Amino acid sequence: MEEFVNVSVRIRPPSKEEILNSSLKVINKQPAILLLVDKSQSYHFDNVFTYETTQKEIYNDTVKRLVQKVKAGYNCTVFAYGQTGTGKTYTIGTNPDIKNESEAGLISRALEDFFNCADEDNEVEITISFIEIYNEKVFDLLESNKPKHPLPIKGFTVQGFTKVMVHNMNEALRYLQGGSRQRHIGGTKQNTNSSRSHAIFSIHCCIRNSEFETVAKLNLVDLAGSESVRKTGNQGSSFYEGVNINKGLLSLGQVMTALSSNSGHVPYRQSVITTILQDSLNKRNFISLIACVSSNSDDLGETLQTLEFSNRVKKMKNKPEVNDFIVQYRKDNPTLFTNNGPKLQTPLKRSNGLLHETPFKKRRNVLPLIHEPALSENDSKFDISPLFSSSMTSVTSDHQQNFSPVLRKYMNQMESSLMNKLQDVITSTMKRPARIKFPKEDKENEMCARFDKDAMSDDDGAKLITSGSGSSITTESPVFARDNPHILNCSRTDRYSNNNNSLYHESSHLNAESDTIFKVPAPVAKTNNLRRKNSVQLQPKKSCDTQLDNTFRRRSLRIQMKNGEVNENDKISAKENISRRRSVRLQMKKVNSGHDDTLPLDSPEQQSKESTRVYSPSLACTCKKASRSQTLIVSPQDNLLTARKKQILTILNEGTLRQLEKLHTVGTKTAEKILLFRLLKGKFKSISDLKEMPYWTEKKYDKFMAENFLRN
Ligand SMILES: Nc1ncnc2c1ncn2[C@@H]1O[C@H](COP(=O)(O)OP(=O)(O)OP(=O)(O)O)[C@@H](O)[C@H]1O
Repeated sequence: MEEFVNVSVRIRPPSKEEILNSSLKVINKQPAILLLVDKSQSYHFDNVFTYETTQKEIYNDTVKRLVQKVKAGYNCTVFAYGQTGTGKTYTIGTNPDIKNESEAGLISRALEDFFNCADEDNEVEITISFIEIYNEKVFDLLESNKPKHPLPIKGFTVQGFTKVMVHNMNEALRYLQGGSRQRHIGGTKQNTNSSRSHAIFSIHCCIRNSEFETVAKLNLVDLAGSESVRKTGNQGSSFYEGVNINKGLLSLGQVMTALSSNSGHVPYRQSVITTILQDSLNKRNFISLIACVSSNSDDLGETLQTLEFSNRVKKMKNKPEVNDFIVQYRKDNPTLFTNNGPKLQTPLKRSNGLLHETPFKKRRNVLPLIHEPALSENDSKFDISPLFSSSMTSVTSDHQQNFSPVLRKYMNQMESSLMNKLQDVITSTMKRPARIKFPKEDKENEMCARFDKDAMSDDDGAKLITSGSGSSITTESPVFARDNPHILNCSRTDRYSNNNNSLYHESSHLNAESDTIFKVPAPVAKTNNLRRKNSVQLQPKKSCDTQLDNTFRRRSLRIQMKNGEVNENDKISAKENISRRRSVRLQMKKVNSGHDDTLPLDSPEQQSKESTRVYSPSLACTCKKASRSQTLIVSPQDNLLTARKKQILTILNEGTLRQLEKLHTVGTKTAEKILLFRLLKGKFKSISDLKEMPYWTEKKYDKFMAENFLRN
């Protein structure tokens, strides 16, 4: 079985005394078992390297296979961890003074392998970066300017460090050596050339050929050595450095513990090293740890601590993910990716010299640059099923969290760009009077449409208007109710129906040419249960006085309960306030209902006035957020069903994830699928295009049509 986390131990070359009095004993090589003699404790690792093991062998057993993984698109990280002076720098290869080629560390050997994979078919671009974390600050080791300023960190990303494109080994080694010389180094009792910082050398590799393109990176991390102040004898600034080094290593240990114990919270932010390695210290990467130890019995405490740390890392169960799922998809579907089709952009600019950029930001840019494929008419059967195939199980999972991070990023960016577009549309719509038009003569429209307040937005406000040859309705939520497709319900206003059961009666048009006066038939008696919050007040059953009295009684009771006794002044002011509010509402009601105070209640004129309801636009606009409403346009030649279909099509083509979710039978998973489908295939030409979506059965489509009232 492939190991995603590889842990090796390297024992520093011992002195003569150490050989005689070694605290470590390798009792088996394969599988590697290391015995801590004094403690009679054994540890199992993937490899144990003794002082006889050469640099090349270590590279072959640890990093060589990671280079292959990087080429395949996986991010990989190698750490050298251990006590000071145990050979971490030597192993990783950030030592600027190597004497011969056999001493070359992991970095130069990996670079060589990357360069070697360039051939006629594969174009390789190698970019390197080299940073160090000294006293919890990040410094750019490829920046030659002095004095150096610490680099800012935004989120989990270091900003503005140098990335250099290198074209051959010599060039790369020059940068490696130059950067290594710039590291903070100090002498301690244990190591005359002790690294006082954690160094991260990153090799970003982009491989491109006619079929695919992969972009991934290999981080090689030379951690500063854990040290005890007692042994190093550090004082002053060295002591302060030691404290920061140990702080970083301690938080690294905590992160590893959290990852190996599957803890919900991983404390990345506790130190700079764990913050900026957040994208490498997780379960989506291949990780290789080389624990450097000393076999000196004086160092037993540190060795034990290093072995315990390594043991924790060994428990991590990683599940690496390829950097770009599109890479695989593109490979599987070469015909779909024509020159006009989706194309991954390399994150590396083809320019010479230094690039100042943020690698992670750059990587983010890789994804949105997948353009919609230019579809010809013949391409209408665009098959995206591979995206949902078993090899991409994360895409099919229920919850977005289960998606690969790349896909999540991709979807979020897609959604936010759609949101921006939608906002523009909404803003421009707000400037025009929006409406739905219902043909006057169309008897099919002997139904009431209901604008569900839940759909699209929870804004208030809807108005009924007549315009020209038809009636118009403006609402922000033009979605039919589930319960009765034959009832038109204006969001949070009332339903209307004339005596002929016709929604709009010609005689009800006060001014057929006007957009400013709106008139609809009076409500039928069965509307009591339809009254909602914010609706225009209709026919209170009780007399106004009785209601006032009741309200006043309740209010006085509250006052009584509050104060223990009723204050007469409170009573009066409460009564005044209530009656004032009440009179405003009654006035509004009278205006709306066409009630005329000057006429007797039972007079024919009064009744005829009340048989129609007149809304002034100003009144309609007082509805909260009315100006933000959207429009469903029903042109004279359309019937309501056609308008509804057009509207749903618009939502399918332009709606955000949230808006799609609000369609009946569309949950998060389906909404995401629709978004992806739309992005890859292009806009829906008709609602029936939904049937082309993977796993959309005829039955599901029928249910969608029925529940969204798209059937006759
Ligand atoms: N396997 C090895 N073979 C030969 N020399 C070694 C080996 N390991 C370490 N050394 C030598 O030991 C010395 C200390 O090693 P190195 O600087 O790599 O330790 P370190 O763990 O990085 O220490 P620190 O954490 O203090 O930086 C160096 O001179 C290095 O050349």
